[in-house]
Amino acid sequence: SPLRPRATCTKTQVAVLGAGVAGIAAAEALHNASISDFIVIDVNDYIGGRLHHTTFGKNPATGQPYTIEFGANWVQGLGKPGGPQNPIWTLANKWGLNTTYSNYSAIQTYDQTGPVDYVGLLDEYETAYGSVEKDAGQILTQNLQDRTMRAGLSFADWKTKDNMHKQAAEWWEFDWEYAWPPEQSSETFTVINFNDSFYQFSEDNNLCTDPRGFNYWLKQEASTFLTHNDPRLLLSTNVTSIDYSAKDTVTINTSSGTCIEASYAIVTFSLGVLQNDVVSFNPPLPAWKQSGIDGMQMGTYTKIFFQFPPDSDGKFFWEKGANPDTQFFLYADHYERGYYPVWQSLSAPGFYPGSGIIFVTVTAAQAYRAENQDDTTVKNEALDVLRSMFGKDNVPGPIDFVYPRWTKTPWSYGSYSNWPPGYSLEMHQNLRANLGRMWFAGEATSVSYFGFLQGAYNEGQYVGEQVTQCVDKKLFSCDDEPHYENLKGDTTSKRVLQEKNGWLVDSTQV
Ligand SMILES: Cc1cc2nc3c(=O)[nH]c(=O)nc-3n(C[C@H](O)[C@H](O)[C@H](O)COP(=O)(O)OP(=O)(O)OC[C@H]3O[C@@H](n4cnc5c(N)ncnc54)[C@H](O)[C@@H]3O)c2cc1C
Repeated sequence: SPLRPRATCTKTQVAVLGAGVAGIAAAEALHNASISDFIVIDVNDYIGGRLHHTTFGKNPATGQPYTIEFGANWVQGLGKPGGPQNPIWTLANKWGLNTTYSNYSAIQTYDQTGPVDYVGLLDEYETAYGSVEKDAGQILTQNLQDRTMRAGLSFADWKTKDNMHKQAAEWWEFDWEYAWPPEQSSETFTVINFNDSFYQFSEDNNLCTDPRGFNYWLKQEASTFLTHNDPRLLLSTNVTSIDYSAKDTVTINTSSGTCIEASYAIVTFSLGVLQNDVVSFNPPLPAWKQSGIDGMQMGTYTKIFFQFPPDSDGKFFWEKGANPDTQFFLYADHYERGYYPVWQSLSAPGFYPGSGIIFVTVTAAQAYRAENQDDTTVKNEALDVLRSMFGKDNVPGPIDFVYPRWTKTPWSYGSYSNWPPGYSLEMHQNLRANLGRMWFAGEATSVSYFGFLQGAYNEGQYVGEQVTQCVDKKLFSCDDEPHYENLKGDTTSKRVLQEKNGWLVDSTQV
């Protein structure tokens, strides 16, 4: 009933909204500080959020389906001996997750005429990117104006013009990571983001092919402080509104009419959820917060999976005439940039050998297109691409086919965030800052690692620790994060590059 008295709300000290990486990291920080009075809430029936897998196809040897990852797939930037380690890599190892090194040199290139060797263009791009890095360093250290990655690349003399091979090479190097094209990405913050994972940790990426799913490590980590059937974990619970109008409590309402009254709330919903008004806030978010949310950019990265039968010789069509270790097949379409561009074999050694599974990734406009089309249309388009790459008569009909629709998933609305040009550290801090007792964390609030699992983890842990201090001090309200009502366009001065603005890693030093 709408007249349900407040007294019936479940009461808790901290409500953690979301059981993805950020939410679990926040809850673990509370637990580590001996705060046990918290509740973790998620609309899904599992722990993991965008660490999200499904079963697919059939293992010809066992008859069992394979596990494939609809969401995050790689640990990106592992760590050097003696150097800092990506916390996700540390946890993946702690829980014995199955991963395999992705060898980005094990690539073959194609266009609509079949195999064509333009691998050399990848080196050319990387040389140009080296200049972009120096350029971004200048922008950062001299507090100059940020610009688009496209402008940066152009200044470094990387111009794709109408060369579709170059566009495919650029897609492989850039869009495949950031899920947006260079013109829609900040030069400076792209370089910061790349530095902090791939130079601070390492340039290596390991792909998870664990039958238990990539979120296995997170579930295991959660099980160190949440018992089986723990009443503090409310799965399948849909948050519809958050009332933060009271001085000393935040009230969380769910679609089943239940409510939770907490001293503090940690909101870890994705940027896409926040941008699309899935959850209503009372009072409505102030302009500075709303513009921080609207200014960051949610991407879409869609993996489209096929399982194919082997030929009579037991091999799969992409394995013929290719080095057997080839992991990637890059396609340059004649007309459209990013049209079914990167094909990745899970049949390769170390992944699911013999599986006949190959998947293609699309991003941004091409991902929206694919997600708006029906399965059959997408399957046929992609099969046409495969047939132009490998020969019209060599590609049989698939045994199985599936892809997720991240743009339409109401608990995510997109895949992961990207830093747009002209979005300053102060604007981002407005996305990140708390509103009284309501705090925010997630991959998108991370300056160093936006878009990555380590971003979600670090931010969850950080906010968990901040809230711990609030609870410990039993303060009415603890130290607020700074926010900026008047944005001055000062992007990178020393005044701005501070820990309080989420500048937790000095990217100029890594
Ligand atoms: C396709 C794809 C590929 C990716 N690839 C990689 C990769 O290879 N490597 C990498 O490091 N990162 C990758 N990422 C990014 C990575 O998955 C994210 O950075 C990370 O999982 C985000 O964690 P989070 O806790 O911030 O958010 P989430 O995982 O989104 O957690 C938020 C939780 O809130 C819940 N929620 C949302 N709305 C509501 C509501 N109204 N009520 C209740 N609960 C709600 C959701 O169910 C979710 O569980 C990828 C992401 C995607 C989608």
